[in-house]
Amino acid sequence: MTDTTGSQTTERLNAYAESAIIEDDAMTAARMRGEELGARAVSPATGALLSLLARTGNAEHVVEIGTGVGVSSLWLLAGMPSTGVLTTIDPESEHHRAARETFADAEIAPGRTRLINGAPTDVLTRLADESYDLVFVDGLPLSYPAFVTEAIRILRPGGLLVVNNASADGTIDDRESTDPRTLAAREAAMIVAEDDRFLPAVIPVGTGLLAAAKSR
Ligand SMILES: C[S@@+](CC[C@H](N)C(=O)[O-])C[C@H]1O[C@@H](n2cnc3c(N)ncnc32)[C@H](O)[C@@H]1O
Repeated sequence: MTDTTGSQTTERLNAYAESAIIEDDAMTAARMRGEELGARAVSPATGALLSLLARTGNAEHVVEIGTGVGVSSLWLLAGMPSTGVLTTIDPESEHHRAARETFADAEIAPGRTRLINGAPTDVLTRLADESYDLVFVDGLPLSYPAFVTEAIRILRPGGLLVVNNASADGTIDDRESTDPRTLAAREAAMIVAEDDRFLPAVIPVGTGLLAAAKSR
């Protein structure tokens, strides 16, 4: 009998979770585009979970910070109702153009996406209070505290905050780390933890998702 340790089991479970998800041609092409441009996309299992969260929350109005080339956008759109609109923000014009190509490939109706090419910290301040069902944060880790603060403001009661790379590439629990990205991810998690309106959970998928539901 093989002696399977806890960490081997976790590793195999993670590999299974990723391999169990089949992405369509538009997603596969977008993922390749992202690799060429250096925009790391969410893992397939993370994408599938984003869809599930959007579907179960009937998320009609969604904001994404960090479009990249649009892989996570496609997953979010797949879970949203057909009337839903995704507002997605990225400061890089090249990524913005690639994301447009991704949405055209996937035959996403133009009215379903609002692509904003701008600095997320500026754009977010222009979005209305308590108006969005789901906010997905996946931009520059150093800005996570600022993004999470704005996301909390724009989420409607009962809405869902989802933060990607919650593990800060596996460094979040390293108390010795002085990497500013680790400290920023930890600060973002603290902002959520200290807000009584939120019910948070860390989900070990991909590089980790911090999900937190706002009270109604
Ligand atoms: C990890 S990629 C996003 C991947 C995308 N969510 C996906 O899964 O397909 C991060 C994106 O954040 C964008 N970005 C760069 N600087 C940023 C900033 N200051 N604030 C927010 N996003 C930024 C990059 O242009 C890049 O497209």
